[in-house]
This record gives sequence, structure tokens and C-alpha cells, in this order.
Amino acid sequence: MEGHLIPDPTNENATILLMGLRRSGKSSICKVVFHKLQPLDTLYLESTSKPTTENFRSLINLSVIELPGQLNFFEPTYDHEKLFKSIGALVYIIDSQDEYLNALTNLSMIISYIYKVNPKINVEVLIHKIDGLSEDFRLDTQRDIMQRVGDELLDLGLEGLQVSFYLTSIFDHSIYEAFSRIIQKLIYELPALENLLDLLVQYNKFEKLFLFDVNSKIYVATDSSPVDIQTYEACAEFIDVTIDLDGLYGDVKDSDESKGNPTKCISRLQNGSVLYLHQMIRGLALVGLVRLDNTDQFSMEFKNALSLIDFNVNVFKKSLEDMWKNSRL
Ligand SMILES: Nc1nc2c(ncn2[C@@H]2O[C@H](COP(=O)(O)OP(=O)(O)OP(=O)(O)O)[C@@H](O)[C@H]2O)c(=O)[nH]1
Repeated sequence: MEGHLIPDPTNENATILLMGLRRSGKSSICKVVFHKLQPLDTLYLESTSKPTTENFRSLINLSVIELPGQLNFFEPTYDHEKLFKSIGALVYIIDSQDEYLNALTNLSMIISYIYKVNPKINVEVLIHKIDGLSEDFRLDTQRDIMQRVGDELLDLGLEGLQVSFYLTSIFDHSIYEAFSRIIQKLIYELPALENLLDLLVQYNKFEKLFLFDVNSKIYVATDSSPVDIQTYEACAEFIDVTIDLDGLYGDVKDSDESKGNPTKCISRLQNGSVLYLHQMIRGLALVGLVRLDNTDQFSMEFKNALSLIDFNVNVFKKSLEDMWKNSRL
């Protein structure tokens, strides 16, 4: 079970450790996000009894390690120190529909230990299963958990440690949004990517742009404007439509992109905006919403605007290829 401390430009692997009490939802999250399991089918998942590691290839290579809730990882036979030293992010899952005080005690015990061996780690807390809570109760629960964790860190003298909180459920897009933000923190090149995306937005009338991992629908980068969940949903669903239309899935998976033409797809929405998709490197696709007002899609004006976008997106793709080639030598 080896990984690397992240971000580190010389390493290609990022390791995420999923922890939480039994039945908090660790396996379900993994299966839904990375294996496309339907959320309702997680009802039949068996309890995990051994640590599991899964590897995914995306913009960065990602290892996701799940430690079962029942495991006492502080017992002497388990080499937890080596494990904790090697990870980039600890994702701790709290079942918000259950009594969570035990989970918070468990979390602070883990944090106090992990901080000693890996002080640079990102601690990410998922306040999970929020689909069962009312809107008001979600915010109250979040406030309460943040307050208690903050107090605990203060008591431990760890107030400098970065802990982020996310409200999540496998029944909506919140889990993808959370994982997108968690994984982005592990990408060393993120600021450069965001700058390039901002330039594309600026020069091509894009309203929003995402660099998506096609398999998981996690976005590994986006431009600096705020993410609106409806735009995210429209773009994520457009990937599925494109896959259905022309077998993008196979192409993207196999491609080391130099072979053949990349997949491209556009779709005009009723409000005049256009959804735009262009296949990138390493199983990624650039997907965005672009406003091309008052132009008939068969007009010369529309075609010219699209050609310009294609040209600029190809420049972006080339920059991405160069960036990855150079940084992974
Ligand atoms: N309502 C709701 N239920 C969820 C959600 N995520 C997971 N569950 C349910 O929670 C239960 C436990 O999920 P698991 O993924 O098996 O939990 P685990 O943390 O892997 O459990 P162990 O393997 O025992 O450590 C399952 O019945 C899931 O269907 C969610 O977002 N909302």
C-alpha cells in the first residue's frame, strides 16, 4: 500500500484515505463515484472487513484506500504509521442521520495521531447522507460539527490544521462536487490550469468551463467563476449524451489522444446557450457553456464563432499535453 505525499510535481500518484465509523457510507461513496453503481444498489453492499485499495487513472493517478470502520488500526500489527505518512488527503465520513458524537471522538483521535506523522495532510470531513435532513437541519448539523471539531483542535493545540467540511449525499451531485474539490487540492498544476481556463473563458464567451474526468464526472479543474450546481449538472449530463451518441467512452479510455480525431460535440439549448464538449488527454473532456447570442446555428457567424473556439481549445489541449509531458518526466 504505497502512495506519496501530495502535492509533489515529481510524483504521479495521489492517495486518498477514506475513514469513518461502520455504515457511515465509505464503500457506497467509492462505488457510486468511481464505479457508477446506482445509489439505491448500495443498500445491498456488505460491510467491508479488510482495507481495500483501488487505483484510478485520471489527470493524476489516484489511489483510494478504504479502511473498514470496524478495524482497530492502532493495534500493533497494523502499520498505520507508514500508511498515514503516505497519503495526501484523509477523507473522514460522518453519518449525519445517526448520532455523531462517537464519530467526532474517533475523528479527533485520528487527527491527533495523523498530524504527528503527516502534518501537511488535508483533512476533509464529509457530513454525509444529508438527503435525509431538512434544509435547516443540514446547516444546523454542519455548524454543530464544525464547532465541535474546531473546539477539539483547539484543545489538541492543532488550530493551524486545515480541515474542510462538505455536505454530501450519494443521491445527488453533492458527492461529486466534494470529491472534485478534494482531488483538485492534490493537483500540483492546478493554478496553471485555472489560469488557462480563465483565458479560454475570457476570449470565447464561455459562461463556465470544466475539465471533467469522463468516467467519474469529477471535475479536476474549472475556471475561477463560482460553480453553479445546475451548470455542473448540465455539463456532466452532456458527457453521457455524448457517450451515447458516438462512443466517446471507448475513445476517451483508450486514447493517448494522438490517434485519430478527438471527440467533439455541441448542443444548442432553448435559452440560446450552447453546450460544448471537446475530448482532452488522459480520459478528460473539456465541457462548457458558451453564449452565442442571436445566431442561427446554420449561419456563417455561428460556424465562425465555433471554429474560433475549436482553435483556442486545441491550443489549450496542446498546453495541457506539454504541461503533463514536462511535469511527469
Ligand atoms: N440515505 C443515504 N444512505 C446512504 C448514503 N450513502 C450510503 N448510504 C447507505 O449507508 C449504508 C452503509 O453504507 P456502506 O457504504 O456499506 O458503509 P461503510 O462505511 O462502507 O460500512 P463498513 O464497510 O461497515 O465500514 C448503506 O445502506 C448505504 O445505502 C447517502 O448518501 N444517503
